Amino acid sequence: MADSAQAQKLVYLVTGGCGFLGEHVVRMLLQREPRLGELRVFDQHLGPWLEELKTGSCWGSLWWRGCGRFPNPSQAGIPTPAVEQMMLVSVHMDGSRPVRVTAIQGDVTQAHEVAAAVAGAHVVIHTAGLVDVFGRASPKTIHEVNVQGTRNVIEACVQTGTRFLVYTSSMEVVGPNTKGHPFYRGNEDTPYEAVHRHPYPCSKALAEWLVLEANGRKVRGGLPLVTCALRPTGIYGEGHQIMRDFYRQGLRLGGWLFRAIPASVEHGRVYVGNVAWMHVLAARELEQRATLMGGQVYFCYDGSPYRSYEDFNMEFLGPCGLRLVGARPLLPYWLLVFLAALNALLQWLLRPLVLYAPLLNPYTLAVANTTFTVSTDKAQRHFGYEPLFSWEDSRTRTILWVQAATGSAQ
Ligand SMILES: NC(=O)C1=CN([C@@H]2O[C@H](COP(=O)(O)OP(=O)(O)OC[C@H]3O[C@@H](n4cnc5c(N)ncnc54)[C@H](O)[C@@H]3O)[C@@H](O)[C@H]2O)C=CC1
Ligand SMILES: C[C@@H](CO)CCC[C@@H](C)[C@H]1CC[C@H]2[C@@H]3[C@H](O)CC4=CC(=O)CC[C@]4(C)[C@H]3CC[C@]12C
Repeated sequence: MADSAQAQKLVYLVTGGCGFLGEHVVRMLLQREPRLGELRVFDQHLGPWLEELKTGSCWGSLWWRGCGRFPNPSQAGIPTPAVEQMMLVSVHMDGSRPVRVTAIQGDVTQAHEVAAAVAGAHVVIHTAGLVDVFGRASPKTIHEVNVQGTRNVIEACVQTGTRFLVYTSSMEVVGPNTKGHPFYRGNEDTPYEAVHRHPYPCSKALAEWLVLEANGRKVRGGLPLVTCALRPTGIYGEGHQIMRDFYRQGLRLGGWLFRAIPASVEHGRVYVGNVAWMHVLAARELEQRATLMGGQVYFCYDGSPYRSYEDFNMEFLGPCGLRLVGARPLLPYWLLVFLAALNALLQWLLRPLVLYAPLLNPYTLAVANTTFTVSTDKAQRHFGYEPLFSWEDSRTRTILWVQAATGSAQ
């Protein structure tokens, strides 16, 4: 954004700001965005860590809670959301610059709640999403949250005059496809037959398309909307629940995990801190580089090594005391396919009685068992992204988190 506006304080909105990635984006903005004046954290479920911010060493002054009025709603004639809000007034890390943090409990599927949260924001980082590949939620709900929710965010930007939108997409909008074609160290321009059937990748693909298609639309006030989409591969790091689940499962099995996927199948992974940093940089550069970045997609990447899903997890779980048994998969692939299909059948049969949603199903098996890795420098070329965390740092941080998060489980 313009040099003359150097002193201008910007209002950022992060949807899904209390999720795994969202929390890292929020913390990254607070630490690394010098022009941040106000940060709105919008989520269906507000995390307790938001309250901890006020007592943390780098945070201060005061906070209050209740059915407060949102700070800027009347600006675009948008009604305030009928949701509980929590407001925190904080100071930045260096103690020199006050940043107002406003937590908003809201639902992206509710257009009026989204519009009220967006009103007056300069930049929206839309990470909220329903990440479900296990059959916990219905396809309809996944569509409502991921597609209608994104549509609501776009419309809110247009109605209220917010010009910059960064969308968290996913590698899943590309693949692996239903045919199991490998995507080996590809980039944003690599041809690939992106064919999906599962509700999650379908919803992410449609939402990404909506975001990119909205680039250039005139927002309130007549200026064009500038959008881009970031596509993380499998994110890992502090707060990664599936990693914690694997650790707990290993502990239950006496410290052993059993190889199911050949070591030769590469699965792309990226550290959450680097994904968050990429979001912050993309959001920062969208105005200055609108022509270049508007309507573009970027894979999220860093120095994390190319490994199979299981071997990669062992980078963290190994130092926590687990061992992966087998240089090759212990079960033949056809048996895994059978077990995955059985799980799907059981899920369907049991649904009226209980939710049965194991990690293994035909979709997760196909994703884990199909090579999908990226090799690109597009984000570096377009907006100067370099990973903030080295592989060694990312690994250490994740190990420390697994140990701390599961200490009580041992
Ligand atoms: N976890 C991963 O490996 C990857 C995730 N992504 C994308 O990154 C984004 C964040 O994912 P994670 O942090 O992993 O998931 P998460 O489930 O930890 O975070 C999503 C957040 O969105 C919020 N949310 C869900 N439905 C909502 C609604 N109706 N209204 C308001 N908030 C709602 C949730 O409460 C949660 O805090 C998602 O858009 C996901 O599709 C993309 C690639 C990989
Ligand atoms: C076959 C099992 C034997 O141990 C292992 C099953 C692992 C799966 C649960 C995961 C393997 C790959 C993961 C997905 C991948 O990282 C890409 C993703 C991107 C997203 O946008 C959302 C999450 C996910 C679909 C991720 C989900 C878990 C896996 C399928």
